[in-house]
Amino acid sequence: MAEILTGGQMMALERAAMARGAAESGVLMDAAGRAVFDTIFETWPELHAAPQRAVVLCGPGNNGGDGYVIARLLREWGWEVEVLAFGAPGDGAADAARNAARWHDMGGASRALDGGALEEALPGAALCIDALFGTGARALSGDLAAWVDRLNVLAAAEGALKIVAVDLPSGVSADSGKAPGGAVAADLTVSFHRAKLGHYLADGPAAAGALRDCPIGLPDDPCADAVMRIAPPTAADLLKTSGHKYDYGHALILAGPPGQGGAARMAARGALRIGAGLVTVACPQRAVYENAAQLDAIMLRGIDGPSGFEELLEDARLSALCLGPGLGLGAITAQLVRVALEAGRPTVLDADALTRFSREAERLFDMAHPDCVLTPHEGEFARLFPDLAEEMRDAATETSRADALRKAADRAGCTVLLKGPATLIASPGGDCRLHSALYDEAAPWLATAGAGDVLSGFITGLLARGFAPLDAASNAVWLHTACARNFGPGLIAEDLPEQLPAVFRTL
Ligand SMILES: NC(=O)C1=CN([C@@H]2O[C@H](COP(=O)(O)OP(=O)(O)OC[C@H]3O[C@@H](n4cnc5c(N)ncnc54)[C@H](O)[C@@H]3O)[C@@H](O)[C@H]2O)[C@@H](O)CC1
Ligand SMILES: Nc1ncnc2c1ncn2[C@@H]1O[C@H](COP(=O)(O)OP(=O)(O)O)[C@@H](O)[C@H]1O
Ligand SMILES: [K+]
Repeated sequence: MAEILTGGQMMALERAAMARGAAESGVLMDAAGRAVFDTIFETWPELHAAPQRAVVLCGPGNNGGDGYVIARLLREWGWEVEVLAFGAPGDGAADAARNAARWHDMGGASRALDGGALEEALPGAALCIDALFGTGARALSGDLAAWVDRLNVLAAAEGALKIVAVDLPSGVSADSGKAPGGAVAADLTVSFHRAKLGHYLADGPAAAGALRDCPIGLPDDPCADAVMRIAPPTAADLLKTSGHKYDYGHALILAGPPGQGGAARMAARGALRIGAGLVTVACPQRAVYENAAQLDAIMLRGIDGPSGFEELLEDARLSALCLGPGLGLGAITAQLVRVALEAGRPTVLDADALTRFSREAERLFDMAHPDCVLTPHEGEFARLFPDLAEEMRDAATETSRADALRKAADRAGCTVLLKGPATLIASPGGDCRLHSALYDEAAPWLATAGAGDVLSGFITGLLARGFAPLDAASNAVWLHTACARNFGPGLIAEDLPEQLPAVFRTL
């Protein structure tokens, strides 16, 4: 699993490597500039053959230093290059100052960045390099915000102009992805060594365009508290090898009143396809006929309320539970959740099982145990953790979704999965993972009713098989997007479980 870093973690990593002589700052800057230069031509080979005109926006820090390196490389390749500088490299940016001096010594054109300079320089240019700010960025304001706004308007009008952001689109926070003062709208962002959280969160993905992550010669030192990017599961992790159906667990999905069983049935289908040995839907007696008409490989049990559920749970072979999809918001839902949590078995709580506790989240957290997984979407998260949702949304705080989710997992005492194009999963104690359905892995057609119910079923199926909560959630969310991408546009939730066999064959 690859790390996704904050700006501070990246800086600490660089400093540690330099301090022990494993990296040298000037060499890193040259490598960073070279990485952007190479990536531009890999992305647009037509620019490699025919040098044109480029505008390089350089800020006062090391991001600006990278810009001066890129300006030099482009000029040496035959491009006509002009630097628009926002301030001169300041203290603490010695390598940037050295590269700026080198640019001026070679006769490179440069003038101060302002609105007029942009109006003059951009028309007819083929490339604009955004090397204003990287991991050291603060929110844009004042003239600078207005100039970046103007840059985006001019670039949109110049159809062929490509904007390439160095490390991060300027204006985007490396930690939270927030850009309250606006940000450069790039076509391509080239990040160094590791992707940053800001590439995946809040305003980051829209500003970054495409994302490429390039090595710059830093050693692969681990970063203890980094958010980890979820890696594809392996066949060895997931595929059945031998044994009895009971070796793969028995998942129990609770369904709600008549007419509302679809969500639970889709979750059940997901649990079965992902490899639980057996799956049972338990529903109120009056909903048995409806469910029986729709289920074959999935077993069905009618139960009489919470006491019937308690009786059912006397079967110790039921190895994971799922409550929430289509369960309803009545008082009985809270009672069923209580019974489920008292049973102490791996349990997924989603949808109505979360919303039911909106005004009494503490009651839910008191009952939750470490083998639970809560799978809220943004609205459900806000109902359970209103203060954290507010911190997450507030453009003025640096709180990222990852920070807020870690706090949520600690508060709930169990794994919490927050859904979205970038899905985050946190467990108590600080473990946090991210799954991206952005950039080259986008699956916007997953935004369809019932997709979340299937995800709950996937997680429950893996819990039933014995996966630990964080691993069950991680594998499930990866497979969920893989299923969506395998099907493509036009997907509806029912299609998701049916894609699993094809996805398994690719592992
Ligand atoms: N040795 C290193 O440290 C390396 C750094 N690299 C580059 O350096 C970047 C980080 O450099 P720095 O830490 O110098 O930080 P930045 O260059 O990202 O920005 C810091 C500078 O910009 C100013 N600034 C930030 N936001 C502003 C705003 N909204 N309005 C006005 N001024 C603002 C700050 O006052 C400071 O002078 C990375 O993103 C990467 O591009 C790479 O060259 C690799 C090596
Ligand atoms: N734009 C998007 N790109 C990728 N995945 C998405 C996007 N929007 C939503 N999803 C995913 O689709 C699912 C929707 O779940 P949810 O909101 O609970 O829907 P429902 O309650 O209808 O099942 C989640 O897994 C979420 O991560
Ligand atoms: K930048």
